[in-house]
Amino acid sequence: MTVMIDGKALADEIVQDVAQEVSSFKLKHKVVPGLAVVLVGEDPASSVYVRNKILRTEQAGLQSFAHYLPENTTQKQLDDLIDQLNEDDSVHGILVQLPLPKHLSESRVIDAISPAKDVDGFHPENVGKLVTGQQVLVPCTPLGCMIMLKRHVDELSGKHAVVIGRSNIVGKPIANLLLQSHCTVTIVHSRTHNIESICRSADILIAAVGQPHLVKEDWVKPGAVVIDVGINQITSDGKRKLVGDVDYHAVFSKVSAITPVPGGVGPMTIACLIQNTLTAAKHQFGA
Ligand SMILES: Nc1nc(=O)c2c([nH]1)NC[C@@H]1CN(c3ccc(C(=O)N[C@@H](CCC(=O)O)C(=O)O)cc3)C=[N+]21
Repeated sequence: MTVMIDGKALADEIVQDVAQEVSSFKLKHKVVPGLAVVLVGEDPASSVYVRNKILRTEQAGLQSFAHYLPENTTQKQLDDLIDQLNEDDSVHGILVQLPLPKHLSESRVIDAISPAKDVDGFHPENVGKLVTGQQVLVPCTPLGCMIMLKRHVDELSGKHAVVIGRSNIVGKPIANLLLQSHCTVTIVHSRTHNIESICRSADILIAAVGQPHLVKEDWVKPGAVVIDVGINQITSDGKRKLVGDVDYHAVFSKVSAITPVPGGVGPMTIACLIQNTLTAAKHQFGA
């Protein structure tokens, strides 16, 4: 029987656990851990994400600071806000929603965030720590994927994990985390030859490319565990809906476990952001 990996339920558990820890953190330090989220412009997909995030922040008992900036914000204004948040003792985590409008530099913003407050784990210092196995703040989506995998795979060691996609925010960090868990890791991407047959050899398949239903039934090995990171808006029968990078229904009966979209990686990403905010706050208090 195939297991549907319920990211929503697992995210609920994580947020509850964080909420308990936040209560004791407050008693111990007389401080509420705070998360600042910066949104530039009005991307409709981002607003859904931010709405979910604020709900979860409240559930966990964290303080939330939302900064909504107009599309025409200048680099200088954004830099100044980051400086201010870096200095602010009530802010323990900073997340700048990506992608930014084209006239703003993402790398400059990522570099400007204090590594100690970088709850996305995107700062080069944190990336370096991740690669060398000294990580504290791990990118949220990869962290969520690993938590789900560890629940559903008895022994990661020695398994062949194939990651489809090589982005800095998902593909590369997941590959590093899988390697730390002693998987044999292959990253495939748009220039890869024989992508299907490589995917077919995967015990663990992670799809993170943003192409609706790219992964078909004949791309997966029977009994594989599939993690679908894709969140793609499509129109089907005149209705807008969210689908993953995996053709869920075609693949379902062939695999041993699979994450749905929605309700899989998405909610776990937010739960991990909440967890990272607590982790960042603890570290700032020397724990
Ligand atoms: N600095 C930064 N960090 C991020 O982590 C980041 C970002 N920028 N930019 C955008 C992406 C995307 N992302 C999502 C998180 C949760 C859902 C989520 O909760 N999805 C629900 C569905 C929500 C719906 O109904 O549309 C689900 O999959 O069940 C979606 C997308 C975080 N991102």
